[in-house]
Amino acid sequence: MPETRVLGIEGTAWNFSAAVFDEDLVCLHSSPYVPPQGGIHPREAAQHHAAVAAEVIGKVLAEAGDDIDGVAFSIGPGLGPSLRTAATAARSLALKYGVPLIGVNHCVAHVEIGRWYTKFTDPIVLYASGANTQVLGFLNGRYRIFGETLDIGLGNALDKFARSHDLPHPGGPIIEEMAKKGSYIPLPYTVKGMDLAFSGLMSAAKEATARGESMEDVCCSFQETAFAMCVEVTERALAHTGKDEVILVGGVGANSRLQEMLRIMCEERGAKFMAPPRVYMGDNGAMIAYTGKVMLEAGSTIPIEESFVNPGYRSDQVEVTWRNDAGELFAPGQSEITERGAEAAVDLTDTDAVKTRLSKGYRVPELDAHLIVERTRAEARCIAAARRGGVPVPIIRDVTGNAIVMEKLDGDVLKYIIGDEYAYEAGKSVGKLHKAGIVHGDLTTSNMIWKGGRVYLLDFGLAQMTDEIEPRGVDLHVLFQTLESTTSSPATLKQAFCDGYRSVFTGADAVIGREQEIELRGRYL
Ligand SMILES: C[C@@H](O)[C@H](NC(=O)OP(=O)(O)OC[C@H]1O[C@@H](n2cnc3c(N)ncnc32)[C@H](O)[C@@H]1O)C(=O)O
Ligand SMILES: [Fe+2]
Repeated sequence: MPETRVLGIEGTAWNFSAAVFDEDLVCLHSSPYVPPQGGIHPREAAQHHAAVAAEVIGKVLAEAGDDIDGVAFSIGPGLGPSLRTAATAARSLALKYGVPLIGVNHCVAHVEIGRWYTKFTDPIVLYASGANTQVLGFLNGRYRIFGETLDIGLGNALDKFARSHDLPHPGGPIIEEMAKKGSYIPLPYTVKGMDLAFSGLMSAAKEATARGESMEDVCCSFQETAFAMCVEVTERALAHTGKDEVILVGGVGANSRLQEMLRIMCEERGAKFMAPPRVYMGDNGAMIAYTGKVMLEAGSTIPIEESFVNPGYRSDQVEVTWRNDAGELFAPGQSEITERGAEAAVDLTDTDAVKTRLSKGYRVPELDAHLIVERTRAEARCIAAARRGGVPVPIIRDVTGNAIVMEKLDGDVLKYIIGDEYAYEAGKSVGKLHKAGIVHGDLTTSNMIWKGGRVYLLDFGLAQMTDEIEPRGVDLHVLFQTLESTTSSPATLKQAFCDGYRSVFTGADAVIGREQEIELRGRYL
């Protein structure tokens, strides 16, 4: 069968770009919109796209020839006016050539061009661009989002900071240059569970220059802090899934320090890392043409009358018809037992369990030391608070800078003995924990031990003190997912757990209700 040839059109934001892809990239042409001042103005970007569309597409078709089998375009996410301009061009070309139209998710296209270039089959993906920052991995027909920004994209944070100092758009590459001459000063580091936030960091960076810190130092610290946050979540996703490949995509992926940090993290864990070259990192037509081609081959086309753009289209909403692997949660030969923790190592003696937080070579030493000490202390504080709240937890014998020495619990890991009685007791322990103002952050049956008629809770590495319902709902959701995937009777176990949970905690119903909402949202946690 001859190779399918697809014309791809990208125009979600700053770049109007078109390409033809068959077995390889045939040609690619782009016309970037450069705002005269300030950031990207959606309507002006769309006007720019409309003005250059004929020329850019004309050049591509002149070079590649017009024997194409389909026309692909970015259907979302992106800026509404820009999306509509590119979509209009795509529709008219599909009609003109009498070929199918393919509506490509822009985020998934960043991922797919990365997979195409690196030849990695089942990687964890750090996708860092202007509007988006996500850690993704493939599981059962979809790209799951393991963690993402809760506020703005990393690129936008960099661009906005640069703009506040009258630097031209895009700020990311300028910050990269300035950062090379700077040294690290502390800025706020925000990882919440598996998610990230950048707007606090951006404000703190502005405040730092306002109080007289040098631009070079602040740029350096902005990068060191934000990138370490991204790499941390990427490493957690690796540990969680057992996958062993990492790729970096999206405009911010062009940054050589970010690439270096990911490379170091992967080397330390024995994973493979690759980043595609710059042309495939930022927005480009090749990623749309390539993804359009594999979608067309899988039969994923869209009728013209249904081809509305979707500015809020999420990567985890895409039905991935073109991958026929399931995506691994654990690579062959690996199991949860051999899972290498991302954060800490536990050594057992006859009587003690010593949990030592690991130093990370990708972080600047000062940030590394700070996070290790802070988190060790916070974990010890949560364990102590849980104990005061009557939750069965190990006794803490000692806390040093990077280690917690705890009582070793001789009991049965709940995962191996799970049954209704144990689930009920687990519900009581978690209920008491939540009542005491603590959220665990990583509740699985591997972190629970049955001893003396009670369920002990272990591993408070991601725990936090909070009164919010949402993270409590997430706690339950994570546990229920473990029950779903590791037991044959999750429904009765969940019921028993909830009975125990309600018996000790008056706020139980609100949390159980929230867990059901979280399940419906369908995001992978
Ligand atoms: C929805 C879509 O329109 C959007 N695309 C987008 O944001 O363009 P992209 O080309 O993937 O990324 C642009 C961002 O990438 C940053 N960037 C480019 N080179 C950089 C560098 N060397 N260091 C840091 N940031 C860089 C820019 O500052 C800008 O914020 C997205 O993927 O979220
Ligand atoms: Fe993009």
